[in-house]
Amino acid sequence: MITSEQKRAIESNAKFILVKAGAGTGKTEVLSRRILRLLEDDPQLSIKDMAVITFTNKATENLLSRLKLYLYHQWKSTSQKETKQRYRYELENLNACQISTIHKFCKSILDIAGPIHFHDFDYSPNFSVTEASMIQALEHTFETWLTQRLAEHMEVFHERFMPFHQLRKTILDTYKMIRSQGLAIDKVLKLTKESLMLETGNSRYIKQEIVALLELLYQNHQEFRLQSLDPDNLLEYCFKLLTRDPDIANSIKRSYKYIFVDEFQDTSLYQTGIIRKLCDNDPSSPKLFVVGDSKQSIYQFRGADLASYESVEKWIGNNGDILTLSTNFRSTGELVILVNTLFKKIKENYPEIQFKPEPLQSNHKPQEPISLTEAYHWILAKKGESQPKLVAQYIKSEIERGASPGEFAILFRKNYPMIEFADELAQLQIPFQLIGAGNFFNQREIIDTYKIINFLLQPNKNINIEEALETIYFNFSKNELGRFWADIKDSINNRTPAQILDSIYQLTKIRERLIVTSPQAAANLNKLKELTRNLNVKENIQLYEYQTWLQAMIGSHKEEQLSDIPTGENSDSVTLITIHKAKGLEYPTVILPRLEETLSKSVLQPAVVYNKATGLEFCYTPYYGDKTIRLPSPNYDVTVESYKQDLYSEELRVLYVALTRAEKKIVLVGNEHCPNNSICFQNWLRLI
Ligand SMILES: Nc1ncnc2c1ncn2[C@@H]1O[C@H](COP(=O)(O)OP(=O)(O)OP(=O)(O)O)[C@@H](O)[C@H]1O
Repeated sequence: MITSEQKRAIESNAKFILVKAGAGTGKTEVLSRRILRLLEDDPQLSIKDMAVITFTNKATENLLSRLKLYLYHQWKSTSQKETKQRYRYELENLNACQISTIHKFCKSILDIAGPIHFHDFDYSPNFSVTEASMIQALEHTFETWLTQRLAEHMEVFHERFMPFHQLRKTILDTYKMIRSQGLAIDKVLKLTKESLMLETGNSRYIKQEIVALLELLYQNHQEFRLQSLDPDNLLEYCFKLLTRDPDIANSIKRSYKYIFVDEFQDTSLYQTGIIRKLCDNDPSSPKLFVVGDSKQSIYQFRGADLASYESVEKWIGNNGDILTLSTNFRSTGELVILVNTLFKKIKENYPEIQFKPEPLQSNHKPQEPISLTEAYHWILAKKGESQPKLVAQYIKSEIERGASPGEFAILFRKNYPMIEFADELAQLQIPFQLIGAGNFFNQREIIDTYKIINFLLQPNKNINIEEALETIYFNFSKNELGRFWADIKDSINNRTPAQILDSIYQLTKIRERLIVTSPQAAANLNKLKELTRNLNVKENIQLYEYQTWLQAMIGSHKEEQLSDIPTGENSDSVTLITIHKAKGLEYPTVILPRLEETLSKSVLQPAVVYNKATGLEFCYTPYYGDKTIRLPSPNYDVTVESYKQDLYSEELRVLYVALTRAEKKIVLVGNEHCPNNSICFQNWLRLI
């Protein structure tokens, strides 16, 4: 039964509408029903007249399946021939309609505009979207900068603190941070240059080097990205295109009657800019419907900007309708009480962390007398016990008691531990699906393959032999390595990197061995071969160039998804997914492992941070040697203090998203030995 609040959101005819409401209150539900209501009211309207922007591909799938279901229901329940035919068309149209992430939406606009040339960027629909150009630009930047320094006998001040590979990482992280926050890099550098004039000594020299390297990287990136873009470019270019070319902006405005945005709390500066360009007071512009929950904004690290969200809220407040929904339909009454109580207590115990708890009301009455014991369960690992094993055993025992695997989702803070949990499930023969696990290039099998390539290029170097022996390929067997070398050495020079990979796999029978112990690793090796083949199709590369590419990909910590592994026909499987990707989704039982983990020092205190008034600020400790020595620039400490508070606020929002994904039960997994004073999910959850 639709509530009166939901009905209002579905039926309002205001031109601009924002629905702001807590978790599980039906925002996505209302959004999909509104689409259907509009189609019902206007027989001339088609789903093709609408653009719906979702946050992830998974959310797109989710929305599409809801719409499919509704349209199918409409088609089935009507006997009127014309109406029936119309819904059939609409069902077919779903395959080609504009329901996608903001990145795909922007790409479609850029593609319509065709090849684009502006003074500061070029775009062609043929460009591929990858991060490779940034890595290439970084390599080139360091090569030219260092060569020039050496030629001019100039000291590199950073060398006093860190080796070059670390400097490369610091510069890349800083460059990405500036871009993901939608900041204009030239403005950031100008501000930094102005403020460093007032500084003296090491701090000034270091900042000068940071600025010089970033300036060069920016220039090189402009040149290198002619053939390939990275995802952030799509939003930036689209915004610039709509701002500079009114004809295109008008034609896009005319192509949609309605624009919908789900999960609007994670909007970025560019996304807000694009929406505002398309939906304005011009009578021909599309009507806008956005839904969001500021407590679920969890993408600050990638440029989500709550201030932008608030500015849109204010604008809609002045020009349209702001509506709220208060009833949670997702979770049991007990779970809703648990979430409300927890966040109230966290607020009382940690007043310094910004988080506005707004209690949810449940649609389901808890049983009297209220007992929360059914709603949550702790699993605490003793010293030496493994959390992946305990979780797999817990799921197995629940399945033995009648539960089905599909009821469980394990939600992770980070990608990397997923594999360990998946392997334990595989050991107990529990079916599972890994969703969007990233960090492909940092998996052991990929790094080990890189070591084998190194060995093939320089087989006489001791370090290469030792590293090759340590890999999963040879497990310290000198005989095996010797035999392998004898078999492969004659064919290295006349084969492509993809063919060489194939020989490595075949001679070592690595995939056959891995398929038993880690199907994921075996699938990843296949994916590596696929990527290598594609690389070779574009450019004819030699093995040593391939080694440089692989090294750059490993060093870049690029978000590349692990290979999908076939899960078979059985869709009744445990889901392993990150909390970030689970946003908008729901599962009967949510398992949250590794709750004792704290934020690492490098996250809490990044080497370089941005201050709105002074530009870039840094703090270094020597890479080798005494870690207590610090060299902060003058405004680093104040900047990082407020940055830290922002991080903890975001952590609380992440926890809120995680807990509110559950329909019936939350399983909390931590360590028995978790220091009371550490700031981590486990200590926050102890307040339940
Ligand atoms: N009026 C209703 N009656 C019954 N179930 C409903 C109603 N409204 C929503 N639901 C169900 O409640 C669940 C949560 O809805 P939905 O996913 O739309 O919430 P949301 O506000 O988008 O959540 P979140 O922000 O946490 O992702 C879904 O299973 C949905 O089908």
